[in-house]
Amino acid sequence: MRQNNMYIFIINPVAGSGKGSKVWELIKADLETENVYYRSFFTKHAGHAEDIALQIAELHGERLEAIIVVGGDGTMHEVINGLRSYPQIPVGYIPGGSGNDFARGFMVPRSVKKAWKRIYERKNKSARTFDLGRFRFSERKKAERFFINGLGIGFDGEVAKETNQSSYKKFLNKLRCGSLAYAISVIRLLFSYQPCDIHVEIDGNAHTFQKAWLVAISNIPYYGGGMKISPNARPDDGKLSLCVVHQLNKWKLLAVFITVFMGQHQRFKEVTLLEGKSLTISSERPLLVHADGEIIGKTPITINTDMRTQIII
Ligand SMILES: Nc1ncnc2c1ncn2[C@@H]1O[C@H](COP(=O)(O)OP(=O)(O)OP(=O)(O)O)[C@@H](O)[C@H]1O
Repeated sequence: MRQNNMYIFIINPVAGSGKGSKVWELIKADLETENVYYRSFFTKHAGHAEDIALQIAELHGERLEAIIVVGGDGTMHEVINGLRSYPQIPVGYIPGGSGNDFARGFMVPRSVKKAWKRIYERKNKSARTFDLGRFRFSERKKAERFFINGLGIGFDGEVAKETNQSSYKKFLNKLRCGSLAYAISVIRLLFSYQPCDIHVEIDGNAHTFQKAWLVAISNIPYYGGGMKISPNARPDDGKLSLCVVHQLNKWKLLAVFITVFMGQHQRFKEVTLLEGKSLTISSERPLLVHADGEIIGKTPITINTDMRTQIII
């Protein structure tokens, strides 16, 4: 049993275009009232959450009650990577981002106070174990990294890049509809993106998809701010779900896109769903890859799911 241990909060103040800071103010008030033993750290730049998580883990290790992320999917991604040598440290999440797919996939309450209450009420109880996706690019054999929600290749990578750089994401966040930013990027890129052949090897079986738009590899059903891309994905089944969209014109892609929010895109013959534990993906030309919405490199890439982590949900 873990007793009297410290909570560490890692807060991304710019997540959700400032929502991270506001969410923190709400939680802080509760922490003071409840006399919670905690320390808080604000991220100062991209990648900082990963450094903080690693330093804290090295310093306090098992003595931590939990590390709690206040931010969006990108901040969660960084913390998970910072803790890759410390998978026994429990991680909690309070939504403060734009897309918040992690919150959807792990059924974290949208209400800040409820999300914190659920974490705090689990004190001294063990967190649950979940799968992580482990990936590496072939030209950087040793540099392994992890994702918790999903990884996207091709059109998907371009959409993530466009969204992260856009001014409309900030604007929509202010209107509290940050999830719409991904949808706008899809429409913007639809007419300029050129599909290409993608080769997927999954658990030893090779597939070639001609004129493929994207490959989405999921640990949870959701990505891109609520699109139900892999309706059957479960983060605790030891497998990854794949969705490949191939050989269709731009108008039909638009139809697929409209149905993906309900998970109905699987009815289209141009949508192939697969699942497995070990994957290698290469393509006719190098394609942009995102992990948990953060741009991480270009194909070819190797992915598997043999690593687990502790999440408080
Ligand atoms: N102080 C900072 N200044 C600028 N960028 C930061 C800072 N701290 C963290 N970041 C970066 O902010 C980016 C966005 O964070 P995050 O993904 O958590 O929020 P979001 O994009 O609003 O939400 P979501 O990913 O759920 O859509 C991340 O790439 C992170 O590295």
